[in-house]
Amino acid sequence: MRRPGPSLHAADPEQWHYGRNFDAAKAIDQYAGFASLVMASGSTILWMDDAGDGLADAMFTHDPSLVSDAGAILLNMGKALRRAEVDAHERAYGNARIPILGRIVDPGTVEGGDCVWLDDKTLVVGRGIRSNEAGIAQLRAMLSVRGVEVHGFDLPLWQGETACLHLMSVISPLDDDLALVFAPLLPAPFYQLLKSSGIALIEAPEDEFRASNGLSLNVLATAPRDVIMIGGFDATRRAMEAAGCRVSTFAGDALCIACEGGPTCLTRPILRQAS
Ligand SMILES: NC(=O)NCCC[C@H](N)C(=O)O
Repeated sequence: MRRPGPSLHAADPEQWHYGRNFDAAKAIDQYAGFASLVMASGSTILWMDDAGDGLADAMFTHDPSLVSDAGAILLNMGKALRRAEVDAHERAYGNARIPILGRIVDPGTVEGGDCVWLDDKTLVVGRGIRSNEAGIAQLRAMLSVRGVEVHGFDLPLWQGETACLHLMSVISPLDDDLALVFAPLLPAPFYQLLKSSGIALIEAPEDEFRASNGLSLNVLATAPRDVIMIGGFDATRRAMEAAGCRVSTFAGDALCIACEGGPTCLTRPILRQAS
């Protein structure tokens, strides 16, 4: 995880496509609330520093890399302003002695927010503005020799090419057999794959999804059915509780809704331990 600091303070909201509620000081405060929930979950956190490199989006550590059983994969960002984040991830993995399996290179682009592990042998990637076919083909070449099937599914354009729509904007896995989805924006073949894989789907209430710019659905599972979401979206919360989830919330209007990324985007999971 990377705690936001001077780079977020220096961010020009127009350049970064941050919304009306953007307020760096408030976002940094809200991040502390989020981080304390992740710490309370018992997760071990590897911290990266914002020492003023100007990379305001780098707090969204989900995106510049991906982790597989064979090592970390350094990705190649589709959003030009975020390209330099990948080298910082490479250094972080090196410091933690985590092996690196490979790197996505031009003309291929893949962002972590477009990648969803359905199980340990199936990776689904959303093909859209941020991740392209060349990048997905590179991922497939890296992973197929390790017995992993990589599926690429087209994403809709939704709010246009300057906005952030990842595959993880329309699905949050909550457990091996449970996910929260916004079905109207899911690639139809992905919806069918989820159903045929026996994954139960909770439909995110549409009014909250739209009011939150999609962030009501961005829910981080720190353990099976143990989840963290942005506060204020009670119908979504109740739908997850009805499916047996324990839900914690934090205030995220300035941090998440304004900067277009929620709790899943603010973390890059490295290792999940079997309970
Ligand atoms: N995985 C995610 O959906 N990440 C959110 C990234 C938000 C960031 N402002 C971006 O546009 O890339």
